[in-house]
Amino acid sequence: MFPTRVTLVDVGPRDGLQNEKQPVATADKVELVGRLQAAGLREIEVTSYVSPKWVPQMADNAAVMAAIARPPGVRHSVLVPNMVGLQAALAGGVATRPDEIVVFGAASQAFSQRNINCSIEESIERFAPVVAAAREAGLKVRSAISCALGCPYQGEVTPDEVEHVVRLMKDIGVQHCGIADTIGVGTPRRVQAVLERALKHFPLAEVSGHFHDTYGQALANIYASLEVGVHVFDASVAGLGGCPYAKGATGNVATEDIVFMLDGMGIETGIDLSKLVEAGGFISARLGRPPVSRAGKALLIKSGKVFDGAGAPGVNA
Ligand SMILES: CC(C)(COP(=O)([O-])OP(=O)([O-])OC[C@H]1O[C@@H](n2cnc3c(N)ncnc32)[C@H](O)[C@@H]1OP(=O)([O-])[O-])[C@@H](O)C(=O)NCCC(=O)NCCSC(=O)C[C@@](C)(O)CC(=O)[O-]
Repeated sequence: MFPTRVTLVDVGPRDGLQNEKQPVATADKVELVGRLQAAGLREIEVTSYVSPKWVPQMADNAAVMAAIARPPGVRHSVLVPNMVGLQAALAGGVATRPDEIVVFGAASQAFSQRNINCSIEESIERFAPVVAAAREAGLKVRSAISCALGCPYQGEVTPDEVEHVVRLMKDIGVQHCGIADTIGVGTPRRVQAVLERALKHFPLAEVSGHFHDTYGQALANIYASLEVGVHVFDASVAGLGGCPYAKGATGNVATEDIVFMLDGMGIETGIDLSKLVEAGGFISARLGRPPVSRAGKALLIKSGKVFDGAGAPGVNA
């Protein structure tokens, strides 16, 4: 049952950077995607086609999609909340279109309202034509279900509430179910219980975990997910990120930390840890602070890149 191979989707360029207050140069986003590809990542969430008034950092979505290298075998995904977003994602033609879109809902009504300005039911109504049109255009459609382990506004979220949204996503033709612990409050047994609800509706290869590390539970939750066979995870290089509509939620689990753990367990990822660490060092230097990734920081220091506490100026800059 324990997987021998894991697929990691690096969401750093999107989830990792969306919350940055200072503008991140388009060229740096493009270089980050290139470095992740060079490190062996085969699935990268590049940007989002959301309102620039809501998330200004992603306003250069089309420019990033136009500039990234597209090596064979690498799949690029983007977040899309509605038809406006899908049309924008497809507007540039085959050279700039993503391979996959992610529709993002929530298991909590309160979070749905704050994040996408509508109820859960309204979000599903919005997603239905988006899913149909995206599939018609040949794109794979993933879903992300936020607050599946707890909500910053509502508090407790039950597995029944999560399963309700999983079923709604399945009914509108979504092909993949991402279970997101937006505020990092999930613990291993609860994570397993929620994943088992998703696995009632989606095949094993089409259920993934998206764990923020706010309470230090993310690696334990990934281990718990592996125990039930789940082997696809979102992660963010350097541990970047957080959701602008989930106050206090820190970054996703760092890709470097998962790869370090999986390498040690003999589980294949296809990712070159040293190149990944360099990618994390690159973006951290651009942001002017050390990586949040424990493994990333330790390996950079081990290789002679020392942080002075004031940030990470000069690391691979
Ligand atoms: C969903 C909307 C657009 C609804 O926003 P709204 O204001 O309710 O939308 P609207 O349909 O009333 O339109 C208002 C204006 O926005 C424009 N608009 C409408 N749609 C788009 C679009 N797609 N792209 C660009 N512009 C758009 C539209 O054209 C109009 O422009 P105006 O006439 O005022 O000039 C808004 O709430 C929004 O963009 N929210 C951002 C949500 C977001 O990006 N959150 C962070 C990502 S989710 C996340 O991080 C969680 C996740 C996935 O990682 C998993 C986890 O950890 O939980």
